[in-house]
Amino acid sequence: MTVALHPSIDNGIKQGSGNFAGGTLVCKCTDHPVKVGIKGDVAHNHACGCTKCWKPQGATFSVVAVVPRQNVTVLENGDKLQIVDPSAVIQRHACKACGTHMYGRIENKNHPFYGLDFIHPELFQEQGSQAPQFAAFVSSVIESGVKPEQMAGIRSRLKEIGLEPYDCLSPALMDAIATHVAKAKAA
Ligand SMILES: N[C@@H](CCC(=O)N[C@@H](CSCO)C(=O)NCC(=O)O)C(=O)O
Ligand SMILES: [Zn+2]
Ligand SMILES: [Zn+2]
Repeated sequence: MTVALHPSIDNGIKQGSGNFAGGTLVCKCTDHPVKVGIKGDVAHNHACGCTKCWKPQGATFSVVAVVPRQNVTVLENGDKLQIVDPSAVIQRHACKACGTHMYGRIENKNHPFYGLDFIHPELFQEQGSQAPQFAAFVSSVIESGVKPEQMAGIRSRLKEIGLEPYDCLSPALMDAIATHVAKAKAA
């Protein structure tokens, strides 16, 4: 049986158009859905196995990407949003009614990723945003109940669809974090 990762990648990765101009993220509510406008394309899109990122029902991974925070605007029904965990590094603004995370914001100005918001591209009502590039926090799926003996199959399936599995972030993002830390120490 094929391992189920996430509905948007289980049938293979759909490449982005390369010129996605942005769009609207819509929550799962049929009545008064929350709508969030995003300017431009997303970056560093990835499957994330961590316990904190929002996943649709039944998914093992989330699919999450970043956009500059100034490119994110709540358009409709923002009164339905609440912060899931105010103490988390990424403050995830979720719909109170359906639970969908609409954007995650870093308020700590010293964080390496300050200025970037985390969003879930599957919520775009438009097609064509950047495809997932890698898989992050893969071992963390065990914290959500996956059995260690299932991990070989999960990593093999991720590779099969073209997502290199990492147990933290990708080397490029880990290098960016380390560079930020090194500069902060030197200052
Ligand atoms: N094993 C933990 C890992 C959680 C974690 O560190 N997640 C990362 C990546 S989320 C998007 O890629 C992170 O930066 N978290 C900060 C936060 O969530 O506030 C687990 O699975 O919970
Ligand atoms: Zn909702
Ligand atoms: Zn995550």
